[in-house]
Amino acid sequence: MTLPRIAVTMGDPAGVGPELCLRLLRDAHVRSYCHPIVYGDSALLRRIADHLHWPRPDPAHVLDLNAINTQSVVPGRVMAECGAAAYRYFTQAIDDALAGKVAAIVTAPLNKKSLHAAGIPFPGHTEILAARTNAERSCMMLTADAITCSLVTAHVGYRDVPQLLTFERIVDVIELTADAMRRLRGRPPRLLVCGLNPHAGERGLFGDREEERIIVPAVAAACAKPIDVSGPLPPDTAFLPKYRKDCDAYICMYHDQGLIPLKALAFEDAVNVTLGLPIVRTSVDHGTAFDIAWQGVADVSSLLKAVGLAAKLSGERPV
Ligand SMILES: NC(=O)C1=CN([C@@H]2O[C@H](COP(=O)(O)OP(=O)(O)OC[C@H]3O[C@@H](n4cnc5c(N)ncnc54)[C@H](O)[C@@H]3O)[C@@H](O)[C@H]2O)C=CC1
Ligand SMILES: NCC(=O)COP(=O)(O)O
Repeated sequence: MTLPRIAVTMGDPAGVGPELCLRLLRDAHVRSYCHPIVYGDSALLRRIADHLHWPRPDPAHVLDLNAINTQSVVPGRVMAECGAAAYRYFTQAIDDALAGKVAAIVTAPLNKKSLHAAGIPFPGHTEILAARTNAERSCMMLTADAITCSLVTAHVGYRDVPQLLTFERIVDVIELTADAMRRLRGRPPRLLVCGLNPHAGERGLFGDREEERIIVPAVAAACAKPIDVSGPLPPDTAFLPKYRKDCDAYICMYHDQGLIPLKALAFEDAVNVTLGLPIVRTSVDHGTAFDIAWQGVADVSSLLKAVGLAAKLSGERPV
């Protein structure tokens, strides 16, 4: 039987991505259902394997893009060369996925400061994907058994959030999330939408009536589709256990509104999925963890979950 090929991008060479890829390649369960291929630098993987006294990776599972001078990499350091290399691994993987050469992409973390230092005009993977695949609409969703959150806005400063909240964008994120969760759960999902302001604005007492003007009409439009969605809920109580137990996914207005509860509840297990693309892309939920890079102590759970979900979403593994 031919196993599906899954591109696993190595992420920032100075972060925990390379050692997590080394761990992943040694995982017998992963290799039982897919053929992972690390898009990265062979010499760097060998350098870290030797440093940690781990086995070197099987060349059959590495696509050597030779994007960086391995000896120049300092673990835990922001380096433009590392940002450029991480971008190179990722764009090659996107192009290969669009060409049907791999069934899905899974990304190890890149460092946004290094990416920026390299002059790449995107904050992160999600925005690169949307541009390179010409996706009309897409969004970031992080999912775990305990909690799932989709983000209406993501890598922007707080002061920009209110202007970015539109009726259309909120309806899009609700629809993309409902489609994804229907697929994952095998039934129509229940979604909850968070308000933007404290106490969901308390009828205009806080904020600029974003709830009444934008969020309430968007929820009503999504209900009419019909999607089982309600809100906006006051964000401070939306994540109480009594709401979580009946909620398949939350629609959150900004990055930390969703990612604080998600990481508090499920840091080891959560997977980042980009919805709305013509290709499947999943990722770890964590960053480059420069404080522990190349020490061999980084937890590989999120990467293993990300590969499992990518295989599932690409139809190569039963849901
Ligand atoms: N998918 C991606 O490419 C992501 C990239 N990032 C980027 O990563 C960089 C660093 O971000 P931070 O905010 O410092 O978050 P971080 O997730 O890298 O680190 C936060 C804390 O979690 C710990 N940690 C992270 N991953 C771990 C793992 N696998 N095992 C054990 N402990 C782990 C770190 O040691 C640190 O104490 C930033 O440039 C950020 O933008 C952040 C999130 C996702
Ligand atoms: N906090 C999530 C995150 O930063 C992931 O971003 P991306 O690189 O997957 O777009």
